Amino acid sequence: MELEHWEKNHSEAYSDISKSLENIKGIFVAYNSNIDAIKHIEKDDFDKLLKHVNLKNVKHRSMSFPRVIKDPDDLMARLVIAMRDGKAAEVPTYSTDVHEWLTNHIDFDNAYMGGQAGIISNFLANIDIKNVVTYVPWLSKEQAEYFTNSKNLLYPVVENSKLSFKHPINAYNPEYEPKVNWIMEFSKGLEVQCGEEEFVVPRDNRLILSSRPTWLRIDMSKELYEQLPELGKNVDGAILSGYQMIKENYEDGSTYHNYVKKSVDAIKRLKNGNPDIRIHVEFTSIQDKFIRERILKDIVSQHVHSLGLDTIEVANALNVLDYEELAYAVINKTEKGISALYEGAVRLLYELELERVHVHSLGYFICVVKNTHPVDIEDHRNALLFASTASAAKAKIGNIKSIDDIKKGLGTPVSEKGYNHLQELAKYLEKEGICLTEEFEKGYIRTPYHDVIIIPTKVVEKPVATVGIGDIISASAFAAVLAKMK
Ligand SMILES: Nc1ncnc2c1ncn2[C@@H]1O[C@H](COP(=O)(O)OP(=O)(O)O)[C@@H](O)[C@H]1O
Ligand SMILES: O=P(O)(O)OC[C@H]1O[C@](O)(CO)[C@@H](O)[C@@H]1O
Ligand SMILES: [Mg+2]
Repeated sequence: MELEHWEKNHSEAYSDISKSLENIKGIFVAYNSNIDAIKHIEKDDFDKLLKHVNLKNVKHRSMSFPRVIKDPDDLMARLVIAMRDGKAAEVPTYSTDVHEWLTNHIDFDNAYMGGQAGIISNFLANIDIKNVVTYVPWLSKEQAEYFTNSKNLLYPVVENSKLSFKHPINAYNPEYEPKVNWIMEFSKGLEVQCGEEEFVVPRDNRLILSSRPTWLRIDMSKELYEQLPELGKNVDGAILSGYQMIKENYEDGSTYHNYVKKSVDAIKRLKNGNPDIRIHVEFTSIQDKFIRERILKDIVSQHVHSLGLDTIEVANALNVLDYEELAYAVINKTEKGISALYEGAVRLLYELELERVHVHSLGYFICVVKNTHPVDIEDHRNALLFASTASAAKAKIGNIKSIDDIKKGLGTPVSEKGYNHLQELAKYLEKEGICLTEEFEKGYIRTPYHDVIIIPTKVVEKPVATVGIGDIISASAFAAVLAKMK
């Protein structure tokens, strides 16, 4: 199918899905909402920060690739790596001094709603999904102010053992402090000098400094936990993320085990209230391999239906699931990369006993679906096309305030690069006897075990911001699938 056919498919899918979203009764979104302090790093900002660290240490740390940022030397080491490699990264910090060090030397440009759950909650509420029930364990006053002022955005509260819903601005705990992440964004073409090393930033990118204050828990009150079956009755689906916050050991002697078990029990209770509920987990970069493995094997596997992740996250997931070779092939910049990505998505579908794996990459999406899924393959394809238009709108205008804002994404052309990339996958699938050319051209392929939806997507040349586009992609596609289940 030529590129212009894909433009037509995007437009038809937008009309179809935007009319179907009203079928959705409600969506539950939890856990990680935070505040993103965004700083666009220009040359003078970088040079200024470099003056306040020990260059030799930064060099040394960048060799050891710190997985936790303990001090400014670690931060600058990870910033240089992210700038040089062009790979998005999110690194946790458990100490507040890095935050203080940053605020002493640079001001952030703006602060926005952050966290997969926070971004997704506002997005779904803004496109008029009914009953967007958002839950964040640390709802401070500052955090509540970042939720969109919309009547369909609800926070679950329990009074006299009864579940009711209020807007977050009427439900926060005044004693709670905000969780603030630094997002250090930098543009393609920025010239960087770090000691004798010089390079040019290869692509628009960012380093996320994820703050992990000691009070952070992926948890909920006993009262809310008891009301989850009731909450489940009010929604068709749940979008869960933030498990990356779980630590192996806590200061009070508790361990990851407590929080993994509570996370699984919470999913089970939602299902008790609504056996037809669909659970989606939005993945993210999780530096701690032990926790990454526990999340996949103990929470996602067997309890979750749908998983959303980007290419690097597919590789990271395969890595801890003992598919190291395939993980390496996924991130290897050869033409085998995209066929490895497809094979990797299939491994995740079976290994984690999911019914849907949606991978987003720049220029194309690959989605593998169990062929027992109640939604038919054409609707799965339209869901992805709708998400592609939504991601273009997000990249183009930043904050999506209405369903009409998504329509603005239709003006962005489908990526020719992404389309050509898919031709490599087509050759592989035909060679493997998995599909014929005409099937691939339509963008959906049935196999005896699972269906595959592959579409070229819209890419905005100069995005206003890159943070959260993946969250919008996964949420809009998952919501579209929920709408088609009715
Ligand atoms: N300029 C752009 N135009 C359209 N889509 C983009 C653009 N830049 C990034 N994207 C999409 O956003 C995705 C980023 O998702 P991800 O890495 O999960 O980041 P996040 O979780 O912060 O949103 C990419 O995989 C790509 O599909
Ligand atoms: O892991 P954390 O600290 O919740 O942070 C998640 C980060 O990822 C994003 O949600 C983007 O996906 C940012 O908005 C946020 O800062
Ligand atoms: Mg993401």
